[in-house]
Amino acid sequence: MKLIKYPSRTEWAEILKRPSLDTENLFDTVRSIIDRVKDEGDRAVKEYEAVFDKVELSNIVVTEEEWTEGIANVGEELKAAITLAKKNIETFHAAQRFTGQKVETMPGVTCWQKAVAIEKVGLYIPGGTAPLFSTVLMLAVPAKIAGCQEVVLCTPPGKNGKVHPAVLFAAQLAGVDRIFKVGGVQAIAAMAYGTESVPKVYKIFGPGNQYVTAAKQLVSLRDVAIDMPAGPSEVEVLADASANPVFVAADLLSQAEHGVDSQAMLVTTSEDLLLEVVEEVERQLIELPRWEIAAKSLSNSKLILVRDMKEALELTNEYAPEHLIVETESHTEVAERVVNAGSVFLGSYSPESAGDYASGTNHTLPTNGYAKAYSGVSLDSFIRKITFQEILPEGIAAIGPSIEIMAANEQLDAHKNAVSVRLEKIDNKKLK
Ligand SMILES: NC(=O)c1ccc[n+]([C@@H]2O[C@H](COP(=O)([O-])OP(=O)(O)OC[C@H]3O[C@@H](n4cnc5c(N)ncnc54)[C@H](O)[C@@H]3O)[C@@H](O)[C@H]2O)c1
Ligand SMILES: N[C@H](CO)Cc1c[nH]c[nH+]1
Ligand SMILES: [Zn+2]
Repeated sequence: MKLIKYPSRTEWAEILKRPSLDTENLFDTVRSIIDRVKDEGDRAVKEYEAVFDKVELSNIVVTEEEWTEGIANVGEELKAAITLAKKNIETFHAAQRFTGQKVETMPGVTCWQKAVAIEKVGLYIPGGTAPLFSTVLMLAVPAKIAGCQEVVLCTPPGKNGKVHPAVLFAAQLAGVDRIFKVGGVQAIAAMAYGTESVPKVYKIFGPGNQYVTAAKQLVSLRDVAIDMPAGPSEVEVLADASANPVFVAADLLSQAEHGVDSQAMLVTTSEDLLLEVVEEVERQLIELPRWEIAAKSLSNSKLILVRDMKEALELTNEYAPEHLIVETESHTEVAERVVNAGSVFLGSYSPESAGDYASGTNHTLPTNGYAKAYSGVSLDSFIRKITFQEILPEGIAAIGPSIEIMAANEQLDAHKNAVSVRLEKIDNKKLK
């Protein structure tokens, strides 16, 4: 981890850079995979599964038997944990239901919005280095609450050609309709364009590595909607001298272990804390089964000492982390001043892992600074709001003359006419 003391503002851009693959080549590679899947369907999908996931598949559909057999391998303890998490995620997302109000903008002019679920959605569940069955809940639970009619899921199979049993269990619990053994770019392309097996969907959701994220961005340019760019995980801990270095180190490592391109940052006003965290990270790292991945990702990570909390917050808002843990004396006050972050965790007993699994919030969040403009997945991500209006004769009489003047000035006479013919009818009735 790089230790940086009192950086000047001119250094910020360099310090806050995310680790990334060579973008030029990344997009070229991804584009060529998408094109082949679009043209050749299942055949190309199977070929890419052999290349990237090292598995020869005769059928990419998870059958009823595979589903049942897989679920039977999930232990009761894990089932109970997943069930508890699902309940909290459901409670939090159900509370986000939209209740549109009818608004009378003028007498006789009523406008309102109605939430309507996206009919066909595709969920991507990462599985390159860890089977993220928690992500199934994060995506399928709000999809079902929203009322999506067709919920399909793609995830990379293991080397045995099977989907992880806990992914199958979570999918069944949350109400997923169909599962396909497809990962990476080929999964995104299959859901964007459809293949013989995988249906084309209207919107694709889910996190993934840089290949998956680039694929989502490319297909969304023209052909399908996506939730947001949810790439390699990030966490920033914003801490002062009151923070517990053991907790801080554990939180940094919890995201560092996701992948070699994850990033963990500490921004602190306390040099003592910073030094204690360095020692603690080293101590905890060697105990981790995924220490090699975490160690690589820590080489992208920074511990930054700043002059005061004002500067800490400015740096944080510029970084716009996916996750922000605030471990300071007055965390409520500090949190009030956070404007750019995906999900914020307050106080010593709110580890980021809680949001990853079971507190109820969604863990599919914008990375790479996109938190400046995007929200994480929520119930809203699965609906559209259609506007309605009903205008009575007295309403068109009230707004019609203004519409006529505006349309005439935009030189759009047909628009004006659509109002004029109605106003004339109303006038004629009055004359009679
Ligand atoms: N932002 C979020 O909300 C969020 C949530 C959970 C996980 N994540 C991130 O998701 C990622 C999961 O990554 P992962 O790799 O474990 O799983 P993944 O499922 O995203 O990617 C695995 C797939 O990548 C493809 N791939 C690998 N190397 C490739 C190459 N050279 N060319 C083309 N395709 C290639 C393969 O098809 C493989 O199936 C991690 O970076 C993690 O941090 C983010
Ligand atoms: N931290 C990830 C989001 O960046 C989500 C996750 C799933 N499992 C564990 N963590
Ligand atoms: Zn995580």
